Formats: sequence, structure tokens, C-alpha cells
Amino acid sequence: TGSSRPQRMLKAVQKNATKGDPQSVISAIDYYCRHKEWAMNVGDEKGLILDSVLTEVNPSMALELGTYCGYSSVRIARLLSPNSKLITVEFNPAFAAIARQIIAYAGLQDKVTIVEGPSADLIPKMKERFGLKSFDFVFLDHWKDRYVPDTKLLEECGLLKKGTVLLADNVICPGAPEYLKYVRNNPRYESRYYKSYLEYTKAEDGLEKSVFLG
Ligand SMILES: O=C(NCCCCc1cc2cnccc2s1)c1cc(-c2ccc(F)cc2)cc(O)c1O
Ligand SMILES: [Mg+2]
Repeated sequence: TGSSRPQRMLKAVQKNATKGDPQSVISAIDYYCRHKEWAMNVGDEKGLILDSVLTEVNPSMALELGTYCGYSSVRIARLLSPNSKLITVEFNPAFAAIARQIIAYAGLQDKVTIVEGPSADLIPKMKERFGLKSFDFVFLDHWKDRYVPDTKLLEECGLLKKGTVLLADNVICPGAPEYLKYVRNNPRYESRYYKSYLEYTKAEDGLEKSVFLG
């Protein structure tokens, strides 16, 4: 059997990026996915919006749901202050294995913890497993029909505090219509839509930023 798309992405990073240089890892993945084969990374255009929201929030504890190959984990972790951490959750062990290698190649392994398993099972165990109180920033990029139930779960588990910022990918394509309804009609959230494009394409997509008001 041949290699997988994530394995080919890792090879492209090892060939074209500089070890310990997160920006070169980001550029190598974006080049590969734009010119060789598409993959579901947040990408360079939505990535710039992710960067600007991260710089504004400057989180101490960040959570990512949906690691895939670690592209957005690298984008997030490279902007974290010293002693700040990212916990990223991936369902697929094969994806997690590639992500671990890409994050390590960028030299960010000390800032990122990859947890494997379904978000529904892992979110209720976060406090005890990581000794954390709450998250300052959550990037939602996993199953689009899990955005609402997992946001509710984060609320119920006391993992959100006043001011926590949720940033959701793909609210237009593939789409998360129930999530948009949930955060936009909920007095406990202040939401804003950032119009952009589906990674490496001309199709519309965007990010929804929602501040939890407590
Ligand atoms: O499905 C997408 N992302 C989710 C896959 C991860 C599954 C997980 C479930 C799960 C459960 N628990 C814990 C961790 C996890 S990870 C996705 C898809 C497209 C896309 C695909 C085709 C297309 F034509 C147009 C857009 C674009 C994107 O940016 C995406 O993010
Ligand atoms: Mg996505």
C-alpha cells in the first residue's frame, strides 16, 4: 500500500522546511497543499485571521479540537508566550502520529500536548488530567456537528471563563449552521464573523469568533 496524504505532507515538511523554524513548516505545508495536493488545514488566508485573534487574546491555556496534521497547532503554538500551553485533540491515531512529528519538526513539542480520542469523552476529563481551571482560547476545527454539543460540554464542565474566546473554522464550508445559530442567538456570547476563503481555494468560508461573557 502506498503512503497517505498526511505522510506525504510530513515528507514535504522534512524536505522543504528548516528544523526548529515554525514559519518554514507552515510555508512548506501551504506550498504543498496549494500546488501538489489539497488538504484540510486552516490554511494561509484563514491562518492570518487565526494569528491576529491569537495575538489579541495571548492565551495561557489554549485548546484545539481537531489536530489533523498539526498545521494549526504549529500556527497557534508559535505565537504562545513562554509557559503557555496548547492542548490539541485528535480522533484519528494515524493523523495524531503525523501531527506529533510535524509539531516536533517545528520545535514546538514542549508547548503542545496531543490527546487522542473523541472530544465528547475527553472534554469532561480535561480538568483532572491537566490540572487546569479553564481555557482562554478554543479553536474548533473537528466534526462540524460536534461544535454545538462540545461548546455546551465546555460550558457545563466549567472550562470556559468570562472572556474566553472561541474561534470556529468552516462555519460556511463545509458549514456549521447550528453552531452559528447557537452562538449568535445566545446572550452569553458576543460573536463576529470573519469572511475568508476555504483553504487553498476560491470558495467562500470563514471563521466565527465568539467571546464567552460568563
Ligand atoms: O471535516 C473537517 N474537519 C474535521 C475532520 C476531523 C475529524 C475529527 C473528529 C474529532 C472528534 N473528537 C476529537 C477530535 C476530532 S478530529 C474539514 C473539512 C473540510 C472540507 C472537506 C471537503 C471539502 F470539499 C471542503 C471542506 C475543510 C476543513 O477545514 C475541515 O476542518
Ligand atoms: Mg477546518
